[in-house]
Amino acid sequence: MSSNITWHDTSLNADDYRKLNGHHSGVIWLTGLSGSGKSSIANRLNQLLYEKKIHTYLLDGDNVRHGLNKDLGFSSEDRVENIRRIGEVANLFADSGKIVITAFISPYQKDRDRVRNILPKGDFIEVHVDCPIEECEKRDPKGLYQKARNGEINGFTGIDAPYESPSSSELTLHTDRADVNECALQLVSLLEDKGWI
Ligand SMILES: Nc1ncnc2c1ncn2[C@@H]1O[C@H](COP(=O)(O)OS(=O)(=O)O)[C@@H](OP(=O)(O)O)[C@H]1O
Ligand SMILES: Nc1ncnc2c1ncn2[C@@H]1O[C@H](COP(=O)(O)OP(=O)(O)O)[C@@H](O)[C@H]1O
Repeated sequence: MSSNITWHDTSLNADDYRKLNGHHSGVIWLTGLSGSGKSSIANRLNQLLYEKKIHTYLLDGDNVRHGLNKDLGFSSEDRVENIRRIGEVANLFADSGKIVITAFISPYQKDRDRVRNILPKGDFIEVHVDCPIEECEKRDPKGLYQKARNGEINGFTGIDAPYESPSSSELTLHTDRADVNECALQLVSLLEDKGWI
């Protein structure tokens, strides 16, 4: 780590971009098992906000792992680093006035809390995309649970790698009881209640 670095203040900050955009900015952090519905809900929410002319950016697990984090795998150390980098990127987008929607398993509470703590207070909304593992496994949209059961993937979340359910998330979405659109609408209501939009 270099010590020869200096923080530069810029003349425009998040509040200026928020004024320009006409809405608050921050991070909506979706966490949950593979197949619980994070990507589907994130995409629907993104669409609903776009229709309301809200400036958003969607960061999604598989996509980020194709680029920024393509050097990372699924060991616990790599997952920690994955979430750390994504948290920093989300913070930058939020600072640019966007509402950032993230969809990562993010299995460790400590890592989610670290992201919460790098953002200004109140600008991080943790959402548990909750679905029983039996249902996720039945959905198995990418066939990964089957592979994990067959021993073709080691360390699969929920099978032989841990998932720590949020201890104090702002919202829990039960995706075995409500459909994608209903879940996304619950998030829109939450953003309205919080005065973000
Ligand atoms: N071992 C293992 N465990 C869990 N998931 C796996 C694994 N290997 C590959 N995949 C695929 O990677 C997606 C999860 O990536 P994330 O970046 O969200 O994971 S993490 O937050 O770092 O735990 C996850 O996507 P989602 O199904 O959208 O959650 C899987 O498609
Ligand atoms: N309420 C719901 N919310 C999200 N996805 C749902 C819901 N009900 C059923 N599904 C289905 O479950 C699957 C979830 O897949 P995906 O969104 O890729 O999950 P994840 O990103 O968590 O791995 C999709 O096929 C989706 O259509």
